[in-house]
Amino acid sequence: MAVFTAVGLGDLTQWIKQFPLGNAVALKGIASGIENSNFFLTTERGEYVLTIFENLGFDQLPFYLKLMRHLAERGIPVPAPVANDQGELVVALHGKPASIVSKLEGSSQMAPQPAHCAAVGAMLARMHLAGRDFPMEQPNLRGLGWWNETTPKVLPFLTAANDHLLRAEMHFQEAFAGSAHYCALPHGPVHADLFRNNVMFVGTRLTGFFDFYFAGCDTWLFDVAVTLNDWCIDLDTGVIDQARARAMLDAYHAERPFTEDERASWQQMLRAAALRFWLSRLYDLHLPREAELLTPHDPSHFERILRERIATPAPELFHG
Ligand SMILES: Nc1ncnc2c1ncn2[C@@H]1O[C@H](COP(=O)(O)OP(=O)(O)OP(=O)(O)O)[C@@H](O)[C@H]1O
Ligand SMILES: N[C@@H](CCO)C(=O)O
Repeated sequence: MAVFTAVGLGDLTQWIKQFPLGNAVALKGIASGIENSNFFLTTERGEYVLTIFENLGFDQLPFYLKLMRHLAERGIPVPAPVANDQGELVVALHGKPASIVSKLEGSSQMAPQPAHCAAVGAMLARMHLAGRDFPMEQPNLRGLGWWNETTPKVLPFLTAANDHLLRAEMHFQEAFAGSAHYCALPHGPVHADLFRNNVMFVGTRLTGFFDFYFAGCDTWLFDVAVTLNDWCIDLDTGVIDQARARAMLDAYHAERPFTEDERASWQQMLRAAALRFWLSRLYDLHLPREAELLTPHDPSHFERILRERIATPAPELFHG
């Protein structure tokens, strides 16, 4: 149950008055998710999602929420944060940062077909373009710097074979990050965690991207690689499904053409995206936070994907 901080309707009676939403009439804890406490909140004005942030501080949150507002204002279907009467998007509740955002319609598509992957690719490209004039800067907090900090913490828990894999991949990624192709990659705000469970669909109509709390400024190609590594694979083997990958990449390319530097960086970036989640899953498994309530995600899934991306040539990023 992903409600770490208990909140009842009574707790909101006064609190909700700072928002232009009328009275709170129903509140229901959301059982999925591992990062934050989430609730469906019904007020006299409509349906919203109330999030209490368990790990992120008041300093980091404005980046995520202002990015969501920026994208929503430009027609990208993302939850729109609701400001209070002071214009603030992040407000304390039970001493923790909290926010209210609009509720998206639809549900996650956990068995995507090429049409879903095309819709995600096209919207991801539109989101990258819409983020170009976002004025705030925050690095991807799960980028190379974090990988370097985290690697020595998880190494003691690894088998000899995985110890070797992690060290070798870190060397490879350090070299990649210093390459001329890498330095020329287009970048800007990215979602950085656009897995199947963070997108809503009604049928094949994409109704929203959400869970922006790993967003940051990074290369757009990293975002594409993270997304493809989840949406366009066989989940048992990690092998890329060519039809879904082609659908996603072609739809992205039609909205925002990939560059030659991106083409030259593609395989390395698929490896980087696999490494990022292998590391975070290892960290969550072996060094769980205090009061961690949920079963951590399985790291071996991303170990398999990483080995597969090293061994097998990536599908072409674009033709021509
Ligand atoms: N704006 C929204 N509109 C509709 N449903 C939402 C919205 N935000 C969250 N949800 C629902 O709440 C669930 C949990 O949200 P979310 O994935 O953001 O939790 P989390 O703990 O932050 O995430 P994660 O485990 O993915 O890091 C989602 O699976 C979704 O069903
Ligand atoms: N998408 C992440 C969970 C954090 O959002 C994972 O699958 O490891």
